[in-house]
Amino acid sequence: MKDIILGVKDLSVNYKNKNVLAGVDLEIEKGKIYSIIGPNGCGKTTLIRAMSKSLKPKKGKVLLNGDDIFEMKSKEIAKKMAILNQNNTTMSDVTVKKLVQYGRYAHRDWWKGLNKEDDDITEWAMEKTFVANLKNRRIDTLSGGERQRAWLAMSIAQKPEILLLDEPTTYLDICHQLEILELVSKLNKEEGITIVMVLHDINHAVRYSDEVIVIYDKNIYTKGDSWSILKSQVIEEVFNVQTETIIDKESNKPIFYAKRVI
Ligand SMILES: Nc1ncnc2c1ncn2[C@@H]1O[C@H](COP(=O)(O)OP(=O)(O)OP(=O)(O)O)[C@@H](O)[C@H]1O
Repeated sequence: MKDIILGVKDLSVNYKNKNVLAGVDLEIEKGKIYSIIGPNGCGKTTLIRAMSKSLKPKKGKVLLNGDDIFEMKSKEIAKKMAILNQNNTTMSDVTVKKLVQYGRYAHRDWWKGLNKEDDDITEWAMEKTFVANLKNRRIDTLSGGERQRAWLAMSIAQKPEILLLDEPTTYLDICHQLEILELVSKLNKEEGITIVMVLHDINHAVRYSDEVIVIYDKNIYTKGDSWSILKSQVIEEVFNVQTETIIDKESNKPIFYAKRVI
C-alpha cells in the first residue's frame, strides 16, 4: 500500500475571479522526490502555496499525514512541513546561525528560548548544508548559492518530514544549481525527507526526481517518471517547443533539448 504523506483532493484556487487551479488531485508518497514543471503562469507556485496553507483554496482539501491542514495550527504544520519560497528577502540582516535557529521555533515557544537539543540541531543543520563555516556571516553578505544553503539549513532545522521548495535554483549559476540539487537529493536519501520542488529546468527535474508533475491548463496534465515525461509528446504539447531526446549513458535517463518553437 502507498504511504501518502501529502494528499491534495479536488483543489481549486482563484485569485479574485480568476481561476488558476481547477479540481487538482495529487498524492505525494513518503520518501520520494517530486518536481513540478509547467509553463510560466500555469500555477506551480499557487499549488505549492495552497499545499502549505499559505493560500486558502476556493475548494478542496490538503491532507498532511491524513489531517486537513486548514484545521491544523501553523505550528503543528511547521513541525512536519517546511517551505522554501522563491527569492527570500526577509531576515537578510541576521547571521546564518540566527536564521537557522528560527527553524527551531516550530518546536519551541519563542519566549522560552532554545535548549541544548535546539543548539545541537542548529549545528547539525548547518553542517548538513555546508554553512557551518559561515555561521557568523550576515545573510545579506552571502552569495546566492550560500544564501540558498542557509535557507535550506533553516528549513531542515524544523526537522520536517516534507520539504516544499519553490524554484530553489533560480539565479544560481550551473555549478551552484547542481550543488543545491545534490544537497536536496542528499537530504532525501540520508534524512528521508520527502521533497516537492518547482523547477524550470526540465532536465534537472528528470534527473533529480522520482516523479515529475506537469501542470497545464489549471490541472495536472500528467505525472510520471522521466521516461514517461520525455518519451511522450508531453513537453511539446505543454511548452510548444519541438524537442529531441538523447540518453545519458551515465544515469541511463533521457536528456532533452528544445530545438525550436512550434
Ligand atoms: N496574488 C495574485 N493575485 C492575482 N493573480 C495572481 C496572484 N498570484 C499569481 N497570480 C496569477 O495566477 C497565475 C498562476 O501564477 P503562479 O505564480 O502560480 O504561476 P507559476 O506557474 O508559478 O509561474 P512562473 O513559472 O512564472 O513562476 C498567473 O497568471 C499569475 O499572474
